Amino acid sequence: MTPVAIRHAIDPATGKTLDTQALRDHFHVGDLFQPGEIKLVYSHYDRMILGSVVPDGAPLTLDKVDNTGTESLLERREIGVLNIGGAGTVSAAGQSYAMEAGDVLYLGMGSGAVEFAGEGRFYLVSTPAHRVCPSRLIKPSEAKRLELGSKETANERVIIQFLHPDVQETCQLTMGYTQFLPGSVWNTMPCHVHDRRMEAYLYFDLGADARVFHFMGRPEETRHLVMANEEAVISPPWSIHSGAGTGSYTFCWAMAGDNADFTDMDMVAMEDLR
Ligand SMILES: O=C[C@H](O)[C@@H](O)CC(=O)C(=O)O
Ligand SMILES: [Zn+2]
Repeated sequence: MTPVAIRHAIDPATGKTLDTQALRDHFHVGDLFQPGEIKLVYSHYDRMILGSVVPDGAPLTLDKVDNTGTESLLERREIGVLNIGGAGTVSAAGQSYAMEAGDVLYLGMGSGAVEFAGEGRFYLVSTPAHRVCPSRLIKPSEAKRLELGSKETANERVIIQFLHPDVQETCQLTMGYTQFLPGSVWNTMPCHVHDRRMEAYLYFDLGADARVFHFMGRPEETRHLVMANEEAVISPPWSIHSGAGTGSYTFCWAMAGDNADFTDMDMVAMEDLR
């Protein structure tokens, strides 16, 4: 049985009282991508589980976990898997999927045990599901691309949508990643909130000495978390989620909640940010 670290849901009034360490304890997820280990974190925001699997020479199997009270993690859940490492294989329900870096795999409810093998570094996001949607390996060329920002505002980027209603049907999970054009370092600015959905970000492809200053909090009460490579952050539904890197990076976003409408965002006016 794979252990899962719990993160409770924090309300905005409590959120603004937290100091740096307490903010990190609640929202920052470090220590992922340990060789030979499955690492999982269970957030009580929409019961999203996120984590990593790094097979490192021997296959690793994700099946029964603490905290879900089911025989298998995917008994009443769906999962998205992003490979940020070398070539690897993910197998479930009698199917084997060869995953290269940048590929996203969707496994529907009831997929059973999932085996991870090869040189992959796998990032996982799982949310409760209520029906079976077909499992599918999605290549970047099959994903939907949304170009945003400009060079002048240092936020020129491509949002690559994999688990999105136009690409792959899911129960509630949406997932993809955002890549930058050279010189652009700002993600999700101008920023937004969406009380209907929580979100998690995984920052990756950062240099060892590079950091992303990730901004969170109510728009009128912002805080920041300093993120290193391959660290994740849980974004409450009431929080902005935006970041600026000291160097280049990519980040994976995933959401769960009342709808899967990517455009359902409440944009925050610059003059309202504090
Ligand atoms: O609700 C959508 C999410 O916050 C992200 O997809 C935003 C993002 O990737 C970006 O603007 O760079
Ligand atoms: Zn968002």
